Amino acid sequence: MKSVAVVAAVLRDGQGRLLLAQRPAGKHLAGRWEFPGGKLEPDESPAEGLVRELAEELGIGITRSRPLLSLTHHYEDRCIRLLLREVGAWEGVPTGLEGQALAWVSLEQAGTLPMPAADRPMLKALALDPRYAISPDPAAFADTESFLSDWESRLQAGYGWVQLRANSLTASELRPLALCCGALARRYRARWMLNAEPTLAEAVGADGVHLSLERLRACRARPLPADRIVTASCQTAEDLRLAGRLGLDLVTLSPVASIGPGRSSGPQLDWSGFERLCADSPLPVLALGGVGPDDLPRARAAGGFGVAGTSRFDAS
Ligand SMILES: Nc1nc2c([nH]c(=O)n2[C@@H]2O[C@H](COP(=O)(O)OP(=O)(O)OP(=O)(O)O)[C@@H](O)[C@H]2O)c(=O)[nH]1
Ligand SMILES: [Mg+2]
Repeated sequence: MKSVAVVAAVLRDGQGRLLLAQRPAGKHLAGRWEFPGGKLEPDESPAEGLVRELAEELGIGITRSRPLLSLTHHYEDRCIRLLLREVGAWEGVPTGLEGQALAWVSLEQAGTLPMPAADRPMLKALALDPRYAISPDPAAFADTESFLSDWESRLQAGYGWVQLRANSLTASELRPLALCCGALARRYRARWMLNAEPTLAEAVGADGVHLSLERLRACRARPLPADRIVTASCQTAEDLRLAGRLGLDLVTLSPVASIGPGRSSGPQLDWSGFERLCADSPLPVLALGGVGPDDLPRARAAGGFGVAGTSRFDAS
Protein backbone atom coordinates (compact mmCIF):
# COMPACT_ATOMS: atom_id res chain seq x y z
CA MET A 1 0.00 0.00 0.00
CA LYS A 2 1.42 3.39 -0.98
CA SER A 3 1.75 5.77 1.95
CA VAL A 4 0.16 9.22 2.14
CA ALA A 5 2.53 11.88 3.50
CA VAL A 6 1.03 13.88 6.35
CA VAL A 7 2.71 16.79 8.08
CA ALA A 8 1.72 17.71 11.64
CA ALA A 9 2.81 20.23 14.24
CA VAL A 10 4.05 20.31 17.78
CA LEU A 11 3.08 23.74 19.07
CA ARG A 12 3.94 24.54 22.67
CA ASP A 13 2.59 27.35 24.84
CA GLY A 14 4.59 29.22 27.51
CA GLN A 15 4.01 26.37 29.99
CA GLY A 16 5.22 23.73 27.57
CA ARG A 17 1.72 22.40 26.92
CA LEU A 18 0.94 20.97 23.48
CA LEU A 19 -1.84 22.05 21.17
CA LEU A 20 -4.09 19.18 20.15
CA ALA A 21 -7.11 19.30 17.85
CA GLN A 22 -10.07 16.95 17.81
CA ARG A 23 -10.70 15.40 14.43
CA PRO A 24 -14.08 16.55 13.09
CA ALA A 25 -17.02 14.20 12.55
CA GLY A 26 -17.04 12.50 9.16
CA LYS A 27 -13.23 12.36 8.82
CA HIS A 28 -10.90 9.38 9.25
CA LEU A 29 -10.55 8.68 13.02
CA ALA A 30 -13.24 11.27 13.88
CA GLY A 31 -13.24 12.33 17.54
CA ARG A 32 -9.58 11.47 18.14
CA TRP A 33 -7.19 14.15 19.38
CA GLU A 34 -4.32 14.81 16.99
CA PHE A 35 -1.41 17.07 16.23
CA PRO A 36 -2.84 19.69 13.87
CA GLY A 37 -1.88 19.22 10.23
CA GLY A 38 -2.84 17.35 7.11
CA LYS A 39 -1.84 15.76 3.84
CA LEU A 40 1.05 17.15 1.86
CA GLU A 41 0.23 18.27 -1.64
CA PRO A 42 2.37 17.05 -4.55
CA ASP A 43 5.63 19.03 -4.88
CA GLU A 44 5.17 20.71 -1.52
CA SER A 45 7.97 20.53 1.06
CA PRO A 46 6.99 19.49 4.61
CA ALA A 47 7.73 23.02 5.86
CA GLU A 48 5.53 24.58 3.15
CA GLY A 49 2.76 22.05 3.74
CA LEU A 50 2.69 22.80 7.43
CA VAL A 51 2.41 26.55 6.80
CA ARG A 52 -0.57 25.91 4.51
CA GLU A 53 -2.29 23.37 6.79
CA LEU A 54 -2.02 25.50 9.94
CA ALA A 55 -3.25 28.59 8.08
CA GLU A 56 -6.27 26.57 6.83
CA GLU A 57 -7.06 24.72 10.05
CA LEU A 58 -5.96 27.14 12.79
CA GLY A 59 -5.64 30.54 11.12
CA ILE A 60 -2.07 31.04 12.28
CA GLY A 61 1.06 31.98 10.35
CA ILE A 62 4.06 29.83 11.16
CA THR A 63 7.36 31.62 10.83
CA ARG A 64 9.66 28.75 11.81
CA SER A 65 9.44 24.94 11.96
CA ARG A 66 11.92 22.09 11.93
CA PRO A 67 11.74 18.30 11.76
CA LEU A 68 11.13 16.46 15.03
CA LEU A 69 10.45 12.85 14.04
CA SER A 70 8.75 10.73 11.43
CA LEU A 71 7.13 7.32 11.23
CA THR A 72 4.98 5.26 8.90
CA HIS A 73 1.80 3.72 10.28
CA HIS A 74 -0.37 1.12 8.57
CA TYR A 75 -4.07 1.51 9.35
CA GLU A 76 -6.45 -1.14 8.02
CA ASP A 77 -7.49 0.94 5.05
CA ARG A 78 -4.52 3.28 4.55
CA CYS A 79 -0.87 3.84 5.22
CA ILE A 80 0.25 7.19 6.64
CA ARG A 81 3.77 8.59 6.70
CA LEU A 82 3.67 11.18 9.48
CA LEU A 83 6.22 13.97 9.55
CA LEU A 84 6.03 15.68 12.90
CA ARG A 85 7.61 19.15 13.03
CA GLU A 86 8.35 21.43 15.92
CA VAL A 87 6.99 24.93 15.40
CA GLY A 88 9.39 27.56 16.74
CA ALA A 89 7.26 30.66 16.28
CA TRP A 90 3.88 31.66 14.89
CA GLU A 91 1.64 34.68 14.48
CA GLY A 92 -2.02 34.81 15.50
CA VAL A 93 -4.16 32.86 17.92
CA PRO A 94 -4.98 29.24 17.03
CA THR A 95 -8.70 28.93 16.26
CA GLY A 96 -10.62 25.83 15.15
CA LEU A 97 -11.52 27.08 11.65
CA GLU A 98 -12.98 23.70 10.64
CA GLY A 99 -15.19 23.52 13.73
CA GLN A 100 -12.70 21.27 15.52
CA ALA A 101 -12.19 21.56 19.29
CA LEU A 102 -8.70 22.67 20.40
CA ALA A 103 -6.95 22.06 23.72
CA TRP A 104 -3.60 22.91 25.26
CA VAL A 105 -2.56 19.84 27.25
CA SER A 106 0.44 18.52 29.12
CA LEU A 107 2.10 15.36 27.84
CA GLU A 108 0.52 13.43 30.73
CA GLN A 109 -2.95 14.73 29.84
CA ALA A 110 -2.35 13.92 26.17
CA GLY A 111 -1.64 10.34 27.23
CA THR A 112 -5.17 10.04 28.63
CA LEU A 113 -6.94 11.29 25.48
CA PRO A 114 -7.98 9.03 22.61
CA MET A 115 -5.43 9.69 19.86
CA PRO A 116 -4.76 8.02 16.50
CA ALA A 117 -2.77 4.79 16.90
CA ALA A 118 0.14 6.32 14.95
CA ASP A 119 0.54 9.00 17.63
CA ARG A 120 1.19 6.69 20.60
CA PRO A 121 4.94 6.25 19.98
CA MET A 122 5.24 9.94 19.08
CA LEU A 123 3.91 10.97 22.50
CA LYS A 124 6.29 8.51 24.12
CA ALA A 125 9.24 10.08 22.29
CA LEU A 126 8.22 13.62 23.20
CA ALA A 127 8.75 12.80 26.87
CA LEU A 128 12.37 11.74 26.29
CA ASP A 129 15.75 13.37 25.81
CA PRO A 130 16.56 12.68 22.12
CA ARG A 131 20.18 12.05 23.14
CA TYR A 132 20.25 8.46 24.45
CA ALA A 133 23.54 7.96 26.33
CA ILE A 134 24.63 4.31 26.54
CA SER A 135 27.16 3.29 29.18
CA PRO A 136 30.51 1.73 28.34
CA ASP A 137 31.03 -1.85 29.52
CA PRO A 138 31.73 -1.90 33.29
CA ALA A 139 34.39 -4.54 32.58
CA ALA A 140 36.52 -1.79 31.03
CA PHE A 141 36.81 -0.04 34.42
CA ALA A 142 39.22 -0.79 37.24
CA ASP A 143 36.43 -1.08 39.80
CA THR A 144 32.75 -0.39 40.42
CA GLU A 145 33.43 3.07 41.87
CA SER A 146 35.12 4.29 38.72
CA PHE A 147 32.27 2.89 36.59
CA LEU A 148 29.68 4.64 38.78
CA SER A 149 31.61 7.87 38.60
CA ASP A 150 31.58 7.63 34.78
CA TRP A 151 27.81 6.94 34.90
CA GLU A 152 27.26 9.95 37.16
CA SER A 153 29.40 12.23 34.98
CA ARG A 154 27.03 11.64 32.06
CA LEU A 155 24.05 12.52 34.25
CA GLN A 156 25.90 15.59 35.48
CA ALA A 157 26.58 16.59 31.88
CA GLY A 158 22.81 16.78 31.42
CA TYR A 159 21.89 13.61 29.56
CA GLY A 160 18.29 12.95 30.56
CA TRP A 161 18.04 9.44 29.14
CA VAL A 162 20.68 6.82 29.90
CA GLN A 163 21.11 3.10 29.31
CA LEU A 164 23.08 0.67 31.43
CA ARG A 165 24.69 -1.80 29.03
CA ALA A 166 26.74 -4.47 30.75
CA ASN A 167 26.76 -7.52 28.53
CA SER A 168 29.80 -9.04 30.22
CA LEU A 169 28.09 -9.27 33.64
CA THR A 170 25.89 -12.10 34.86
CA ALA A 171 22.42 -11.24 36.14
CA SER A 172 23.56 -11.60 39.74
CA GLU A 173 26.50 -9.23 39.16
CA LEU A 174 24.34 -6.81 37.23
CA ARG A 175 21.53 -6.48 39.78
CA PRO A 176 23.43 -4.57 42.53
CA LEU A 177 25.15 -2.36 39.93
CA ALA A 178 21.80 -1.58 38.28
CA LEU A 179 20.31 -0.58 41.64
CA CYS A 180 23.17 1.93 42.20
CA CYS A 181 22.86 3.29 38.65
CA GLY A 182 19.11 3.64 39.08
CA ALA A 183 19.47 5.55 42.34
CA LEU A 184 21.89 7.98 40.66
CA ALA A 185 19.62 8.43 37.65
CA ARG A 186 16.70 9.24 39.96
CA ARG A 187 18.78 11.83 41.77
CA TYR A 188 19.34 13.63 38.46
CA ARG A 189 15.72 13.08 37.38
CA ALA A 190 16.90 11.18 34.32
CA ARG A 191 15.07 8.24 32.71
CA TRP A 192 17.14 5.07 32.78
CA MET A 193 17.01 1.85 30.85
CA LEU A 194 18.53 -1.54 31.44
CA ASN A 195 19.94 -3.50 28.51
CA ALA A 196 19.24 -6.98 29.89
CA GLU A 197 16.40 -9.45 30.47
CA PRO A 198 13.12 -7.48 30.77
CA THR A 199 12.31 -9.26 34.05
CA LEU A 200 15.52 -7.91 35.55
CA ALA A 201 14.77 -4.38 34.28
CA GLU A 202 11.39 -4.61 36.01
CA ALA A 203 12.86 -6.05 39.22
CA VAL A 204 15.38 -3.20 39.61
CA GLY A 205 12.77 -0.52 38.87
CA ALA A 206 14.24 0.76 35.60
CA ASP A 207 12.08 3.10 33.51
CA GLY A 208 12.36 0.57 30.74
CA VAL A 209 14.29 -2.10 28.94
CA HIS A 210 16.48 -2.01 25.87
CA LEU A 211 16.35 -5.16 23.73
CA SER A 212 19.59 -6.10 21.99
CA LEU A 213 19.26 -7.17 18.35
CA GLU A 214 19.32 -10.78 19.50
CA ARG A 215 16.62 -10.26 22.14
CA LEU A 216 14.48 -8.32 19.68
CA ARG A 217 14.66 -11.06 17.06
CA ALA A 218 13.64 -13.67 19.68
CA CYS A 219 10.87 -11.51 21.18
CA ARG A 220 7.24 -12.61 20.72
CA ALA A 221 5.34 -9.92 22.65
CA ARG A 222 5.96 -6.48 24.14
CA PRO A 223 7.89 -7.40 27.30
CA LEU A 224 6.83 -4.53 29.61
CA PRO A 225 3.52 -2.73 30.21
CA ALA A 226 2.57 0.40 28.25
CA ASP A 227 3.66 2.80 31.00
CA ARG A 228 7.28 1.62 30.70
CA ILE A 229 9.66 2.32 27.85
CA VAL A 230 10.84 -0.41 25.50
CA THR A 231 13.58 0.34 22.97
CA ALA A 232 15.34 -2.12 20.66
CA SER A 233 18.42 -2.32 18.46
CA CYS A 234 17.61 -2.62 14.76
CA GLN A 235 19.78 -3.00 11.68
CA THR A 236 17.31 -3.84 8.91
CA ALA A 237 13.86 -2.92 7.62
CA GLU A 238 12.65 -6.30 8.89
CA ASP A 239 13.87 -5.48 12.43
CA LEU A 240 12.01 -2.16 12.30
CA ARG A 241 8.80 -3.87 11.20
CA LEU A 242 9.15 -6.45 13.98
CA ALA A 243 9.63 -3.71 16.61
CA GLY A 244 6.49 -2.04 15.28
CA ARG A 245 4.43 -5.26 15.33
CA LEU A 246 5.53 -5.92 18.93
CA GLY A 247 4.28 -2.46 19.93
CA LEU A 248 7.65 -1.25 21.22
CA ASP A 249 8.26 2.48 21.70
CA LEU A 250 11.44 3.59 19.93
CA VAL A 251 14.31 1.94 18.11
CA THR A 252 17.98 2.52 17.49
CA LEU A 253 19.18 1.97 13.93
CA SER A 254 22.82 1.17 13.34
CA PRO A 255 25.56 1.40 12.31
CA VAL A 256 25.20 4.82 10.71
CA ALA A 257 28.95 5.41 10.59
CA SER A 258 31.92 3.17 11.19
CA ILE A 259 32.52 2.20 14.80
CA GLY A 260 35.65 0.99 16.51
CA PRO A 261 37.23 -2.38 15.68
CA GLY A 262 35.96 -5.33 17.65
CA ARG A 263 32.42 -3.97 18.01
CA SER A 264 29.71 -6.14 16.51
CA SER A 265 27.80 -4.41 13.76
CA GLY A 266 26.13 -4.92 10.42
CA PRO A 267 27.08 -3.18 7.19
CA GLN A 268 27.46 0.57 7.49
CA LEU A 269 24.30 2.48 6.55
CA ASP A 270 25.59 6.04 6.10
CA TRP A 271 23.09 8.86 6.53
CA SER A 272 21.47 8.03 3.19
CA GLY A 273 20.76 4.43 4.26
CA PHE A 274 19.55 5.70 7.62
CA GLU A 275 17.14 8.08 5.90
CA ARG A 276 15.87 5.34 3.57
CA LEU A 277 15.12 2.92 6.43
CA CYS A 278 13.66 5.68 8.63
CA ALA A 279 11.14 6.50 5.91
CA ASP A 280 9.30 3.19 6.47
CA SER A 281 9.90 2.80 10.19
CA PRO A 282 6.73 2.32 12.24
CA LEU A 283 8.49 3.79 15.31
CA PRO A 284 10.63 6.87 16.02
CA VAL A 285 14.28 6.12 15.27
CA LEU A 286 17.55 7.05 16.98
CA ALA A 287 20.75 7.02 14.91
CA LEU A 288 23.43 4.80 16.47
CA GLY A 289 26.99 3.85 15.57
CA GLY A 290 29.69 6.47 15.22
CA VAL A 291 27.28 9.35 15.89
CA GLY A 292 27.40 11.91 18.68
CA PRO A 293 25.07 14.41 20.30
CA ASP A 294 26.10 17.09 17.80
CA ASP A 295 24.64 14.90 15.01
CA LEU A 296 21.10 15.50 16.33
CA PRO A 297 20.14 18.07 13.62
CA ARG A 298 21.48 15.71 10.95
CA ALA A 299 19.54 12.74 12.35
CA ARG A 300 16.38 14.87 12.45
CA ALA A 301 16.89 16.09 8.89
CA ALA A 302 17.06 12.41 7.85
CA GLY A 303 13.72 11.65 9.53
CA GLY A 304 15.09 10.36 12.83
CA PHE A 305 14.06 11.46 16.32
CA GLY A 306 17.42 11.33 18.05
CA VAL A 307 20.94 10.04 18.47
CA ALA A 308 22.36 7.29 20.66
CA GLY A 309 25.85 6.16 21.53
CA THR A 310 28.59 5.65 24.03
CA SER A 311 32.01 7.07 23.31
CA ARG A 312 30.90 10.44 21.98
CA PHE A 313 28.35 10.82 24.79
CA ASP A 314 30.89 11.37 27.51
CA ALA A 315 30.88 14.14 30.03
CA SER A 316 33.36 16.43 28.28
N1 LIG B 1 -3.11 15.85 11.25
C1 LIG B 1 -2.86 14.66 11.78
N2 LIG B 1 -3.23 13.53 11.10
C2 LIG B 1 -2.96 12.35 11.69
C3 LIG B 1 -2.35 12.27 12.97
N3 LIG B 1 -2.23 10.95 13.29
C4 LIG B 1 -2.75 10.22 12.26
O1 LIG B 1 -2.80 9.01 12.19
N4 LIG B 1 -3.22 11.09 11.28
C5 LIG B 1 -3.85 10.66 10.05
O2 LIG B 1 -3.27 11.34 8.94
C6 LIG B 1 -4.27 11.74 8.00
C7 LIG B 1 -4.25 13.26 7.97
O3 LIG B 1 -5.23 13.71 7.15
P1 LIG B 1 -6.20 14.97 7.44
O4 LIG B 1 -7.57 14.46 7.46
O5 LIG B 1 -5.74 15.78 8.60
O6 LIG B 1 -5.87 15.69 6.11
P2 LIG B 1 -6.23 17.18 5.71
O7 LIG B 1 -6.10 18.06 6.90
O8 LIG B 1 -5.39 17.44 4.50
O9 LIG B 1 -7.77 17.10 5.42
P3 LIG B 1 -8.61 16.71 4.12
O10 LIG B 1 -8.05 15.42 3.59
O11 LIG B 1 -10.00 16.57 4.65
O12 LIG B 1 -8.42 17.88 3.18
C8 LIG B 1 -5.59 11.20 8.51
O13 LIG B 1 -5.84 9.92 7.95
C9 LIG B 1 -5.33 11.05 10.01
O14 LIG B 1 -6.17 10.10 10.60
C10 LIG B 1 -2.00 13.45 13.66
O15 LIG B 1 -1.48 13.45 14.79
N5 LIG B 1 -2.29 14.61 13.03
MG1 LIG C 1 -5.98 17.88 8.97
